[in-house]
Amino acid sequence: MQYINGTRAEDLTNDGIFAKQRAVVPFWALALSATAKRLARLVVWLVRTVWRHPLTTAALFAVALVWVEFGRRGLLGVLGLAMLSLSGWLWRSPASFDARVVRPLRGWWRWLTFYRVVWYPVMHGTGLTRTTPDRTIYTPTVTSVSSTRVVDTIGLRLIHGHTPEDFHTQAEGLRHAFRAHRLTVVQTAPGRVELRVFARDPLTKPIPATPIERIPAVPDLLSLPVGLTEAGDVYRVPLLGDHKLIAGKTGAGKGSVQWSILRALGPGIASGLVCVTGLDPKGGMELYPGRALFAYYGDQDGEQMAQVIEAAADRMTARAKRLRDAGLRKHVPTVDDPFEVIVIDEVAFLTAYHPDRKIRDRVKAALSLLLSQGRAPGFAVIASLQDPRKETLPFRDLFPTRIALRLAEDSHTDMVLGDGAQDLGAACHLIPDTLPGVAYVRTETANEPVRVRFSWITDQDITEAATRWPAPAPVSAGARVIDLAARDRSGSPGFPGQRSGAGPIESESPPGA
Ligand SMILES: Nc1ncnc2c1ncn2[C@@H]1O[C@H](COP(=O)(O)OP(=O)(O)OP(=O)(O)O)[C@@H](O)[C@H]1O
Repeated sequence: MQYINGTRAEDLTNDGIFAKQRAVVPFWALALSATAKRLARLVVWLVRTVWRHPLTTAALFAVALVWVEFGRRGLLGVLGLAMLSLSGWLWRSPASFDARVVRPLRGWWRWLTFYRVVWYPVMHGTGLTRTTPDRTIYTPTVTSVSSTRVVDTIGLRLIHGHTPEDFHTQAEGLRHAFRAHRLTVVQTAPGRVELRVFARDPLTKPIPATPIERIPAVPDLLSLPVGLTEAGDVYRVPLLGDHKLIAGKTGAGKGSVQWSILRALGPGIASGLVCVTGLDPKGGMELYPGRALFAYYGDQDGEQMAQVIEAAADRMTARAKRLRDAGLRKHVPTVDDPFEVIVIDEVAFLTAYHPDRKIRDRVKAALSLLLSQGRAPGFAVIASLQDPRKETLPFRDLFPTRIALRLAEDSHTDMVLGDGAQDLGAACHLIPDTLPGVAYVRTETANEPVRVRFSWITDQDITEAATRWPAPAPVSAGARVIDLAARDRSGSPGFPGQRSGAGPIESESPPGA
């Protein structure tokens, strides 16, 4: 037999030397194979959907069963019952109804009508797809979408080899592609990230203070409502087991952070569950209007304020010893043994700017003790400053929660919030001066900073809170305290209804007293 270029010569007869041989497949075979492929895909999709949505499948199965067994009437009855249960759920717990029903449904709709259409072009355009050598293209898998009017939260499974940083790098590209106001990337688990796509900014208008009658009678020390998040939810902060550093330029709204927290603590202050110390190196300009809330207070000279903070550190040490002797590792706040909060406005004045080095050293020693050992025995420090450099507050790393309002320079963001905060989307130097009270908050439990706005607490709100929730007499025996509030209220030194053993000492007069 003769071969030409490896092909039998007889096969090339009448076809010319360059003709290719083709196998002729009958049409019915082609149609059969295409149908079989589609059927196989349908079965795979069905199995996968049933596996991924067992509850929905069970519900649909039950509905079908009712229809078969009881006909149309039975079905209407079941649907009526379902509507009634959903209404009951909405009435009893609107928050969980919103989270479990409204947000996923809205997310599903957003996925179908928007993200699904643009998903591949956007991922490809931002370089977040991966092509294998056999030219198969992989895109990150969307595992969930839930939406509010403000934000779409898209859960993603990363492609092998991708990291959350790849998404952080492309965040700006994604934001423009999705036509969003802001976009953040949050790692939720190894190999998983969440894209938060913000359609608009709910923080452009001041957040009014919670009406006084709606503030809970017993504050939840692990979840105090203090403002609004950029997702439009109430922003809550824990105070038990925490210290908070507040940094911001003058006029950035540091006062609103302090007062939002103090106001939420109000009923606890009045009942004695929470005991607050106030230090205001600006001569009382910030804290004095609410002085009745403070069991211990100082706003005059460095000596006075050093005494107040040293007294707090002494109480902390004494309590820690007491707990240790009782074999306890954690303090549980009670009226007899309250949770203590030390609020220091413009702390840099005491730690860096005060002309007397001895005062600075005494304050730094007491403050570092409270910060390093105060959490377990039930002491929390809330300190604010304008200049976040290390020289002004050497132990800023001891604050688990950092709140950065508008800052003077871009480098200050990482100084306050920690390394990489700016890369993660915190742009404190870009917060406009028209948005006082807007801040980025980073906690020790979450890497990604959260953008929030604290409630705007007016002078009237402060006076109202101080009148309604004055602090009772402190109970710590022998504490070296300077109390101006009680003296003002009673018109005499000491506390009305003071317990035996309590030892307020007299100090200088408050401004305007
Ligand atoms: N959360 C807020 N919402 C709306 N406006 C606010 C808010 N906080 C503060 N403001 C406005 O900004 C002004 C300055 O706020 P604030 O005095 O709290 O700033 P600050 O950072 O404490 O400044 P300074 O360091 O000079 O004391 C307030 O008078 C108020 O008008």
